[in-house]
Amino acid sequence: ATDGAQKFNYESDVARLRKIVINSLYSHREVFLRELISNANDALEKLRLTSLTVPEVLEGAESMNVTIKAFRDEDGISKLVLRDTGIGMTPDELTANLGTLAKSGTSEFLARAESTDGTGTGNLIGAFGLGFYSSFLVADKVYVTSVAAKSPKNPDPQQYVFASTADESTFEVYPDPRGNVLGRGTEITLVLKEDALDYVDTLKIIELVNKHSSFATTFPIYLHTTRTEEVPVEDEETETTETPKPKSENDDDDEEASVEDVEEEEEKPKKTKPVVVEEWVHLNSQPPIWMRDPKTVTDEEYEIFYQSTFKDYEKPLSWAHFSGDSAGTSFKAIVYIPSHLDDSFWQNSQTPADIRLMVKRVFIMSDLGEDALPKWASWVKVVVDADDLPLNVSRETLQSTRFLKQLKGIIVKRLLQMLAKLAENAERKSELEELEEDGGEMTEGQLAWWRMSRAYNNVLKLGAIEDVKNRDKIAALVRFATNQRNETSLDQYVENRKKGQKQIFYLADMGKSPEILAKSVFVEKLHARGYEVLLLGQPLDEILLQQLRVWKKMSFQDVAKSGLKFGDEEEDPEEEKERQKELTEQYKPLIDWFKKETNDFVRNVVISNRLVTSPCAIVADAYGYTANMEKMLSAQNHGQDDKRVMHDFAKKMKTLEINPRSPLIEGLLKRVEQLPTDEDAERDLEAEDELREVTSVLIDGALVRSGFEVPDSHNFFARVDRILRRSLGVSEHAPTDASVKPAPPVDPSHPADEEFAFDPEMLDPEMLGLNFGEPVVEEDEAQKVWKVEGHDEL
Ligand SMILES: Nc1ncnc2c1ncn2[C@@H]1O[C@H](COP(=O)(O)OP(=O)(O)OP(=O)(O)O)[C@@H](O)[C@H]1O
Repeated sequence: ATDGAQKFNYESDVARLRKIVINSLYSHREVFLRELISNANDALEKLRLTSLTVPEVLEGAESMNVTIKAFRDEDGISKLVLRDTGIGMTPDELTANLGTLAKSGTSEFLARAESTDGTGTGNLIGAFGLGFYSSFLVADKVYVTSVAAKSPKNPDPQQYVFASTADESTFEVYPDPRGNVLGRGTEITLVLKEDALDYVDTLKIIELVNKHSSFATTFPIYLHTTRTEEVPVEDEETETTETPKPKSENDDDDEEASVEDVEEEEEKPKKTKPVVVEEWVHLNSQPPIWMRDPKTVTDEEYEIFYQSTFKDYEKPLSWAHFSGDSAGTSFKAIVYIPSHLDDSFWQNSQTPADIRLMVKRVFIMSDLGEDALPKWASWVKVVVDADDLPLNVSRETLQSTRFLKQLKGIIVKRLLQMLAKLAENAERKSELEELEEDGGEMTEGQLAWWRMSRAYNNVLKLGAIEDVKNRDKIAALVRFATNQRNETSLDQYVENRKKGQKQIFYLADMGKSPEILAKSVFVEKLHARGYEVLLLGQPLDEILLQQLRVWKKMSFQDVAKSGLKFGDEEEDPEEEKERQKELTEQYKPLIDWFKKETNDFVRNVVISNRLVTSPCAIVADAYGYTANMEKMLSAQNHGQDDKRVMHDFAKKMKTLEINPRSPLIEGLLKRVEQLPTDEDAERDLEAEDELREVTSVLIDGALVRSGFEVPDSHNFFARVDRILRRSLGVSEHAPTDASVKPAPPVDPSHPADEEFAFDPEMLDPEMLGLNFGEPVVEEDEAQKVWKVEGHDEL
């Protein structure tokens, strides 16, 4: 053991996390380098930022850079050493940062990642800071040597080592016996695994850095290289033993200019001998991607930059790279649309947007406060680099600067432009695609739009409701299913309207699929006549339409409400109108009968103009509640009596519509007409009861068909039961044999006494806040669920 070493257990969540990383990211193992470089870059950014207020932190080391060295040591062991001159860590920080997980919600997240066999690992890296643990993908043993930056609180920082192996649940922290050799910063030494030896190859490292990190980091990255050169023999001392230090970041790169005038001297053959020349090569000499001219950046570079900066395994859907001016400060920015929305989006009322703010390439902050962007747009990922901002002011002051206020507006505007462009591309076809048409395949533009719409359609509805200023622009991007097509925009709907049509028809019923909605009684006639109806099954749909009120001068008409106009009624021949009048006359007895039977919950009974095959339906008045609204309201204010009265009143604002063409209705009319009208005439009470029963089943059926709830479903089924018996010729009153086997007597013994099939998967004691002590199950089974402090089952 090392002198003064302290042994620690990894926090159990860290142990779990390391296990998930090692098991599920094996095929992505090369990410370890990107993660370590990104941590080094973060540490340097922290140092630079701190130095604005605490200049002492810069003492200790001159340069601000990252160096990488790969080699085989004297014992033939392959090592990779990554060093940064960033903020460094105190021994306590080494323990806390690398031995515990500070982020909330981790347990829950881990449980999910474990249960999905790693299918949920897409966002693992980043989301829960397992960046550092990815080193165990390639290393058996890891040493982190660190010296914190000097500060008034810590005037004499000491160098400490954190050491851990991949397969133990403990780590050690001890003072470095070499003393403070780093000056400042952190050095990570990876002892590479047998099957990871390709990472000592400098070409491999160059490839990885170029691919993942070179254009994303702001500080220079140097790689230690060696090559063999033939040098004249007189130069006995040339063998280089000491590696020159990498240059500080301000030095110019002039390594290329070293080979000159070789030919002239080649007169007499000179004796030479091979000498190993060591050199630090600057890997990221290009400026970071956002500072470059967009024309010189490839799509792949934009994608990799996005993925590594925002820790997303999926490529972005789209991006915009531009320069602009906000409150007099010019800036450069890249705005990205991720390909998916985070699960947590709808759970949190506010999500701080991920906007990485830099000033002249110096990272300042990524959390611009809760209201940095409106909720609906808070999922965009942005990097912004401003030319000038006061850096030494507090975060709060910075958050309220005019620069940031205007920037928000600019980002939202860009986002809307990108979305509009995606929509436009989906409609436009390239010549080639034109030629290849009828293949039935989506064009590239359509595919991109489809993916965007799948991820963000509901978010856009929220946007149109929330963002009054941009309402029309956002609403134009929302897509709805209809009885005629899978999706349409409001503009496309308007283009498809029929002559005379002044209303946009819609049917809303929360939670129902478009396929089910398309079969609704309210849609049947419109569909048969060739009118398009928006089918709305999402919670925000109806709210959005109510906010919009009109679209291109057309009003929205709920087809489950009165007031529906096709717009061609004027053209109806006189006979048609005459016929309607006649029907009302002819059906008067039935209408009156229905009115009597429905007195307590509908306001009126009329001959329907909207039904085709269904016998009847319940239609809400213009100011009454539709079934959908009733559902939403009862979910919202159950038990609130003051709203009751209003509620009952609005609930009654309904009309029963009957379809004279339905044989059922015709038959019912005949039976009603047979009832004696004369007060004194003898009445057949039994026949009347039967008729009343059929009527009530019809009415309840109409309620269900129209999406409402039947007030007393037990009664409803009892009546259906009686009608069925009648039609089968079974006695209406014959009792059902209702005898059942009673349960055995009370059992005094305890369930645990018997063989009790305990399934640990069913219970998570951690979740229940319980402690069962030793579980009665096999050890390894139990560990799946029990939180075993400091125990790593690796
Ligand atoms: N090179 C370093 N210099 C200073 N601190 C470091 C360094 N590497 C890691 N750390 C500290 O250790 C913490 C944990 O690192 P880790 O990579 O596990 O997670 P993270 O950096 O917070 O998240 P992620 O890398 O996934 O974004 C960091 O937050 C940082 O405080």
